[in-house]
Amino acid sequence: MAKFQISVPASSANIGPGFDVLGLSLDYSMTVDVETSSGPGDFVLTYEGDSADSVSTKPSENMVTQVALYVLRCNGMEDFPVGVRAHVKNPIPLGRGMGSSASAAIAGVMLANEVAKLGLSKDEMMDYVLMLERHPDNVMAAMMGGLVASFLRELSEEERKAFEPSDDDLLKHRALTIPPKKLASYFRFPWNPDMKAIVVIPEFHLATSKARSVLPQTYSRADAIFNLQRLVMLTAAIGQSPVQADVVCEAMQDKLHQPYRASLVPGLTEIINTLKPENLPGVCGSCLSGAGPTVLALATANFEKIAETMVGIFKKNGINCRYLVLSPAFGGASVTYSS
Ligand SMILES: Nc1ncnc2c1ncn2[C@@H]1O[C@H](COP(=O)(O)OP(=O)(O)OP(=O)(O)O)[C@@H](O)[C@H]1O
Ligand SMILES: N[C@@H](CCO)C(=O)O
Repeated sequence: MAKFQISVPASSANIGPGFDVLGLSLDYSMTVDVETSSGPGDFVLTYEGDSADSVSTKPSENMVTQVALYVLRCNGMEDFPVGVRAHVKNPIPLGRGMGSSASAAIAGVMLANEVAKLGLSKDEMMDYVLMLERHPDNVMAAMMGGLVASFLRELSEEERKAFEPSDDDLLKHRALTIPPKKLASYFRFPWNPDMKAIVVIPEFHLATSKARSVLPQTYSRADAIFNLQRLVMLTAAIGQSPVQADVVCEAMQDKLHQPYRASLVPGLTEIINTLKPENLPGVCGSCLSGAGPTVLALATANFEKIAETMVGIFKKNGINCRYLVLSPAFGGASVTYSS
């Protein structure tokens, strides 16, 4: 018998120009308290937190347990090898751009790793996670912690086939697909210790699939260069102390996803245009958080005033929100044993 807690932070992807590249883990975590029996038994799942009325607690339907079952299957097990009681506490809002699905996928892989004693490292667990979240930005930040950039390596023809099944194939239809190895590389950037993330969370949902469906297939050279220039500047400027707020603010501009998603998030453009250091001291820029609708601002002071300004702009657009002032979760995802 063992007792342990899995903790996985929320995350904000993109941070402006880093579309599908950059992610920031946030100290706002989902936890799974697990108790295993010494022999085979049932899996009992309970859930509290965001969307508790719609999240299934049937192990065959819940994303955390579906992911765990997928990992077990890849390692020769059709079911959990021991009895499990697991309680999920999840404050991360679902479908709002704070990486809820990334956290759930990581929690599922960690659950399988611990219960079946697979002994996988974080890097090895990421291969399974990436089969479910194909863009590495949220998942890499949530797993490793901090401000993280990552990319997937080029795949061989054979590996590409292994990467083809959708998450529905893997989770609902239980396709046995072992992930290619060492799929992603990552790098963590320095972070100015005074810098905090203000996340303003609208009360409506926006599925990532919908927010991706409005994006174009191709981009102009000018727009690609615009983002490349800002992305490199942003990753260097964000860790400086004292911070050059005007440089970070300009470096958070984007032409690859935000202009196309603005119509799905009324108020986004006005927030980005208003949150400039010359208008609001302390602010270092703002962006859509992940696929939205949450909007994130970076700031080193005046957090409440900046948050209220963002909430006010959303309100003018008929959208109610709440806000949080968060620091990065530098440690990323973790497992702690209590006995
Ligand atoms: N803790 C959880 N338990 C079960 N299912 C979850 C959990 N968290 C997320 N999900 C599933 O993930 C879906 C949300 O994923 P989606 O990618 O649309 O949004 P997000 O991950 O919150 O946002 P983003 O990727 O933009 O940061 C939910 O509708 C639900 O199916
Ligand atoms: N990079 C992703 C993050 C959301 O999962 C997007 O913006 O679509």
